[in-house]
Amino acid sequence: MIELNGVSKSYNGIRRAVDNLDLTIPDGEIFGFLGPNGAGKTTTIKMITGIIKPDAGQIRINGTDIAADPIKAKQRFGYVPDSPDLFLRLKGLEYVSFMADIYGVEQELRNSRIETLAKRFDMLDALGDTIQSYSHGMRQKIVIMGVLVHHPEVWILDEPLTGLDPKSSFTLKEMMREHADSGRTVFFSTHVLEVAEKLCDRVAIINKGKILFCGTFPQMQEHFQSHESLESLFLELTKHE
Ligand SMILES: Nc1ncnc2c1ncn2[C@@H]1O[C@H](COP(=O)(O)OP(=O)(O)OP(=O)(O)O)[C@@H](O)[C@H]1O
Repeated sequence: MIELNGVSKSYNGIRRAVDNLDLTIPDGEIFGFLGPNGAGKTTTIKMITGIIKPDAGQIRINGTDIAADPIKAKQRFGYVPDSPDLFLRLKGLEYVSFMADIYGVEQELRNSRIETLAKRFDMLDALGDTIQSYSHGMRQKIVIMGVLVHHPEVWILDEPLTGLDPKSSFTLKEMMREHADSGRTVFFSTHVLEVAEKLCDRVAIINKGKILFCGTFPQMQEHFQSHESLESLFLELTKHE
């Protein structure tokens, strides 16, 4: 579960990038965080993950306050950032093993998890190559593998499907569904509204740091008394903002 209460953030003390956000994402849910460029999605995700501090408000991951107890909170989630260009000089296997070290995953367990993940993401043959030599999609997959190797309870994914080929994208979506169905939380941001419409149990639409709508897609249609697609409703909702 992820809880945000009254969370705000301004950069350089000017306009609020995130403005008094209240959000609760319960267990067992895939939650889509949608919004146009510059809406405040990455800023929100960086605050949830403890990378930047909010100016105000409180954030809890499975009941643990990220500001009060960051180590405990960080043990509970896995985070895929919006850019996968990390640790480029490491080989894929070294990177995933490094992540397993950080989270204390013992050797035998990590070996079997790495093998399973590499098979699912078609990365077995690439594990011995440096990340620098990977395509964008392969970098994205190795970052995802590094996150999933410690089996985090809460998944926080910033634009996770960008650059993935159709098979890998399908695999990740399947894994997100499995994770939510096992009673855990998946929070992800995306610009791909067709994916959000099909995959998410609930969505929030943010613009200029404020939530414009939060709920299921049918609730959204009911709220706007419309049978339009999520894409049409999104465009309608954000056009005057
Ligand atoms: N480091 C920063 N310094 C100053 N302003 C920033 C910084 N990071 C983000 N902003 C501003 O905060 C606002 C929200 O940006 P953010 O990156 O959170 O949006 P986003 O919804 O993730 O956008 P995108 O979909 O384009 O990735 C924007 O106006 C952006 O210019």
